Amino acid sequence: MLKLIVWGAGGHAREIVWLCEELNIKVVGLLDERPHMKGLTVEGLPILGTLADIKLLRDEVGIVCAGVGDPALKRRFALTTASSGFRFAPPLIHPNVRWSRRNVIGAGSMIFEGGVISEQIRIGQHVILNRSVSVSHDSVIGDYVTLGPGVCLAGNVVIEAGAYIGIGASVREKIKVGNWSVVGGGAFVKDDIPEYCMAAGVPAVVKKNL
Ligand SMILES: CC(=O)SCCNC(=O)CCNC(=O)[C@H](O)C(C)(C)COP(=O)(O)OP(=O)(O)OC[C@H]1O[C@@H](n2cnc3c(N)ncnc32)[C@H](O)[C@@H]1OP(=O)(O)O
Repeated sequence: MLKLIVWGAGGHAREIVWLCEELNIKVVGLLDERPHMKGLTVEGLPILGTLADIKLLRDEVGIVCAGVGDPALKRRFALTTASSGFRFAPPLIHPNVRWSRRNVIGAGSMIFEGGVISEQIRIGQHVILNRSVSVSHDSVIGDYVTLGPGVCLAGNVVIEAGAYIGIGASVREKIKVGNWSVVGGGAFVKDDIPEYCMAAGVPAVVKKNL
């Protein structure tokens, strides 16, 4: 049976534990860099510390680096995990997700319940598609992206690496959201969003640079 360890010990990590239960995958513990968290339990699972504390499990487990929603933190966990010689978890797709066999998804990514991911979609590594996300044909989602619950992407949308799309936002067809940008919850994105900025509103406008 596949065994996983999840980076993170907060609400999102607990939702991943639930996702794994639904997939019949065993989670054996959580990782948290904060020294005072080591030894505590969450949902009955031990907080094991960091990768240095689980060296003996290196060949037995896959590591989930997307146990937090923040794309930059996911990237840091992924780089540390790879350089420590651990394997990434395989993609985790909830049984109640509609998914075309012509889609592609990278290691460590996850799709929660209710997602509809239609045709010829390309999803990178360590991506989070939260509950009830809708992704339309030919869209491309880069590494470390997080889509909040209920996000809707029309056809041919490109979400570049590290972008965060807030809860309930929608993105019009053929639009690009640039690397490491943030779109606020509830936005309607009708024009391209440059990289490294925060945009929000209906229609979404750039509010600040990041
Ligand atoms: C299961 C789960 O819990 S998953 C998590 C789901 N949560 C989310 O998706 C959260 C989404 N986050 C947001 O929408 C946040 O407001 C962010 C990240 C976009 C912005 O946060 P901050 O950087 O703190 O923005 P800040 O408060 O400085 O606001 C800057 C401006 O943008 C506006 N603004 C911020 N968010 C929004 C929004 N969602 N819609 C419209 N305007 C917004 C503010 O009113 C402010 O406007 P002003 O300059 O005219 O006064």
